[in-house]
Amino acid sequence: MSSAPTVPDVGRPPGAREIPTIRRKDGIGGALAFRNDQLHFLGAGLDRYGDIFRFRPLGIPIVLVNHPDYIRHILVEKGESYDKDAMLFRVVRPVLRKGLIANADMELWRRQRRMMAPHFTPRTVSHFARNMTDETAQMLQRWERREGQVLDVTDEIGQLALRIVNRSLFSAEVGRTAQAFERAFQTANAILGAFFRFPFPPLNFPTPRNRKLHRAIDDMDTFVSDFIQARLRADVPAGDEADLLTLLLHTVDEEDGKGMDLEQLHHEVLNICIGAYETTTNTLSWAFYLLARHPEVEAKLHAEVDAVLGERSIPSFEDLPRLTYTRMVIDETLRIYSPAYQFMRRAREEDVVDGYRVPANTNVLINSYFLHRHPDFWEDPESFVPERFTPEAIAARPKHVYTPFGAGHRICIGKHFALTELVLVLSTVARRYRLALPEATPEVHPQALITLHPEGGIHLRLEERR
Ligand code: HEM
Repeated sequence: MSSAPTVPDVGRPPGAREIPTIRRKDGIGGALAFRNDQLHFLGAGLDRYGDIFRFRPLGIPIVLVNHPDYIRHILVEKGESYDKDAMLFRVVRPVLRKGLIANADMELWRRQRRMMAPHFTPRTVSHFARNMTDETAQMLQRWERREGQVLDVTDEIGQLALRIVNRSLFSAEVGRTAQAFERAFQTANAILGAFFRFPFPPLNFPTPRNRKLHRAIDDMDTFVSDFIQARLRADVPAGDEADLLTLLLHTVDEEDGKGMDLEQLHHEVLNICIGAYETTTNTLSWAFYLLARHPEVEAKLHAEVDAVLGERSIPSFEDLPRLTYTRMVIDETLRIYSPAYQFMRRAREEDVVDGYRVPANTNVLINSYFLHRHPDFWEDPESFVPERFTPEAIAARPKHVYTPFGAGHRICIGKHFALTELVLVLSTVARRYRLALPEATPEVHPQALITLHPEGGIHLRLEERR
């Protein structure tokens, strides 16, 4: 992969160069090549042009940017000049609607974020830590009868992640409805992932694919509205022990003293379920897979977990500052297999990035899969090396070359929730079990849907640690 100038001249006044565009003669292909293998297509573009290039699937102009200075410029310094009225978010909006994730209305988004942010701080998240460890302990109990068996880890962790988010959101145990939600989400993820790569026919045409998508959206809506309706009937006051749904029901905006209407609440709850479920599931699945393939890393993880927990089998929120290697394992997993591996912005007005002219309305694609492998910043990027995330190593790198949670004002609101859950679940499982590679396991490849999914799921053998 060739690289951009080492010190990009970000924000240089116009007079500007044109962004290189993939052409037929490059041999990289066009819309069909992008549809068939998105990661291969983008990787070939980076090899050919370096850190910024344009391509036009079905005539839609998309610019990929792959340098930390470009990312800082677009997401942070000029964050207000780039919004989410971008193609990728238009694709997922039929599912996510007016919730935070894909909301392109800056004013509505700002109000919603202002109201919701206080419920996602590290201190608030600490109230949910018990949900995370209790649910994990129950999963380990269910695993007791399954020692020696090969587990569908992605499915097991998927159920766990949904149980955790549902207890935190709704104080509810989830039964079979959770499986319906999971199935519906996977359907929508696959259909919209393919639609992003080849946006035809439009989603409102009555094709079998689109009917399937709309049934999946209906199923996810039913899951959310059943909980909301039950809560409204119960009329729970907002106290210290309140779950997120009660907190959101009672939240008012500091500027106008009003809360959010029920439709908006529905969208936000659905966005939280979707934001929290597959991302954490995939991260933990990949973490167990990487640990199974790297016994030397696994041994260090076990040593830390044993030393921090001593006689205890379950960690607590207060243990987190000492579970530093566990956190490094998570950080490195999020580097290699960043679940929300791509996001997009639309340039609201013409801009200049490192001397390149970015016309108004350009879709700017940020792809963490490639950013997290950029050879100028990551040595031997395919290797699993948690030591890349010691405080010294982090300080020696530009901040915006690592974006598993995005950056700037649209950074993931659930980042603290996710990191707390990831470290607590991983350390609870690692205290008691290891998940080993069954004989002759083929390499698992990432599948580029809307999220980065382990193709075929992760299957590992459950072994009790002696
Ligand atoms: C490993 C876990 C997670 C990863 C990798 C992840 C990743 C991301 C990324 C990259 C974005 C920003 C997208 C952009 O800038 O366009 C984002 C936004 C968001 N995430 Fe997460 N996320 C995770 C977990 C969670 C959890 C646990 C929740 C909820 C509890 C959540 C809720 C959201 C919401 C609501 C947004 C939209 C924020 C806004 O625009 O104001 N995420 N996430």
